[in-house]
Amino acid sequence: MARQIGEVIVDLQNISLRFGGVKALTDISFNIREHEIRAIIGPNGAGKSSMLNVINGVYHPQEGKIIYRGEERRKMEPYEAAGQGFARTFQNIALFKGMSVLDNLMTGRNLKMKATLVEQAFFWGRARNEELEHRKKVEEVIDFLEIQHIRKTPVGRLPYGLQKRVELGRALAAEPNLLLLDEPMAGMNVEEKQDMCRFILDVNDQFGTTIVLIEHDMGVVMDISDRVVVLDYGKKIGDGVPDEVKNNPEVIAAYLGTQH
Ligand SMILES: Nc1ncnc2c1ncn2[C@@H]1O[C@H](COP(=O)(O)OP(=O)(O)OP(=O)(O)O)[C@@H](O)[C@H]1O
Repeated sequence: MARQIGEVIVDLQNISLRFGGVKALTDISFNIREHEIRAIIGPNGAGKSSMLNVINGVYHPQEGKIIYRGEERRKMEPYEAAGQGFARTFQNIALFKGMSVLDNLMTGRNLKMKATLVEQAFFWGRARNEELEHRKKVEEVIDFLEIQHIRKTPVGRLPYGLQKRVELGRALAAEPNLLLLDEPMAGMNVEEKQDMCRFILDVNDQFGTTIVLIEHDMGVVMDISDRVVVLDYGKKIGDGVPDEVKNNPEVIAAYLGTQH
């Protein structure tokens, strides 16, 4: 079935964020539609990671409104974002390097665990059933990402490209409806990038997950995104489908024409 882009789920209105005297974001408005792949691009220091952190509730903007599914969102903490079905990956991989792939993926299920600590410690009734259910879900993610062969390997021993895939896996284990990816392909070779692109497209296609991604590789961004928002020095300078953005003179001058 063809993927249908739905209604606006997150509407960012006139967002401004400052760190002391540094204006990280100035008066930025854009929206995210259900089931789309939405890219945020821009030169170094443009404010892209800050924007993800605003969406995720890590940073609280001084000005502006965030409308989530039609309602203004009050101040939200990151753990609440996870509870609402938001998951993210980081620019620098944030996994437990000494733990196996499987155990890292299980940490993605933490918020979904209902058994009490005592029940978990003694592996009693509810804890046991829960554990089996979480395992099943994690095994599905392992199959989906084709990482069966490394399920018992400590993450720190894996090549970089696979660690990035495991990080995506941990986010997927939480069954997110909004997935925020901070440079999912940074530092990868061409083959690893192709694999990652395929997984991102498959997640979007098969689970209908809405995806917001920051990515520096222009070829990748233009290929896989439905819409692209462009930031420069904390301001929005472009927003639209890839072809519109590619031909926007301000974007060409600020970003596409320069090396990053
Ligand atoms: N926690 C913070 N404290 C102070 N300044 C910050 C903080 N986070 C970001 N900034 C500043 O805000 C601006 C935007 O940074 P941000 O990391 O969002 O940009 P970016 O587009 O993600 O950059 P990059 O591509 O290099 O990761 C920069 O000037 C940065 O130094």
